[in-house]
Amino acid sequence: MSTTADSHSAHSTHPGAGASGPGMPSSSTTTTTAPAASARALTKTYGRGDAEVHALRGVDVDFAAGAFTAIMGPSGSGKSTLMHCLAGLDTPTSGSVVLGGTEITGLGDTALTRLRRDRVGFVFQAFNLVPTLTAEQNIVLPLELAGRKPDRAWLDEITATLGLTDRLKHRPHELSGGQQQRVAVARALLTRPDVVFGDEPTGNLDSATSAEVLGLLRRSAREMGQTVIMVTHDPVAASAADRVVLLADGRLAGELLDPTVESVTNALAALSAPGAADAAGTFDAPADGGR
Ligand SMILES: Nc1ncnc2c1ncn2[C@@H]1O[C@H](COP(=O)(O)OP(=O)(O)OP(=O)(O)O)[C@@H](O)[C@H]1O
Repeated sequence: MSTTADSHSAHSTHPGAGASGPGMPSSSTTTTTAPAASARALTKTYGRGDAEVHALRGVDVDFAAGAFTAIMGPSGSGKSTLMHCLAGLDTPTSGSVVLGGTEITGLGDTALTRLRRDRVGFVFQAFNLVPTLTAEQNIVLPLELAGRKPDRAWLDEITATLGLTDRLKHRPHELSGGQQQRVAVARALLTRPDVVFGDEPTGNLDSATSAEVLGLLRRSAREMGQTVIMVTHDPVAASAADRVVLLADGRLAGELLDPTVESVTNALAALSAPGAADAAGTFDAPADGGR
């Protein structure tokens, strides 16, 4: 599939700068940094015999450092499975995943647990905050569990950027849904993870709050150089990303750079059409990691 290649674009805290447009040949991108995450020949098969489901059928994809990427595709196309394999939450059947320069396929449970704790941030649809802890205590919890002290300056910067400074002593039930999700984003950013994974992070939010949280994820990529990978069904959410990776029937089906609501909606409609998975690759598919 031509959406993937071994060339990666430059890491930049401003991935929009010099972004390759749709159809831009891969030779025009500069290779300076390894991707934050990549999958090679990734397969995942659930069940056996008649119950066998091929959730991933050989996915090759790179996620450039400092870029905000959305993973989209029809229901059952393998989005969550890909994200779970990339994040060390699920074990692929074959193929490899490299996260922040570490080959994670083959790591044992203990190493994977440590990797998820130290090198990955998660923002889920359900905010998953501990109700008895304050916002600040929730934000620092993963670091404290890891026996590490938070970097106070970084914590202050993140909470100021997310507009949480005057909410840090509040408990989750005293915060709005948007504020709770901002706490979850702050918690994910604090460890400076290789990748922040979002699983429908705006799924529980109204459209205004959703736009705010998406803006924050975008700024984390642009201003903090944070790599963000988000699974979503929502073309509006996906249009906040620098790049959309499209899956269909467990395979990569193309990608969109600088997506708009319209381009994402059109691409999804085309993928949902009968026989669309066989016509994969008909979308703009520059062969770089996106930025
Ligand atoms: N634990 C499991 N056991 C068996 N089959 C599974 C399991 N998890 C996922 N699948 C199957 O694998 C395929 C891909 O699932 P996955 O959840 O990755 O798709 P998705 O694109 O995220 O779907 P959705 O948009 O509906 O959330 C589906 O056919 C699904 O039913």
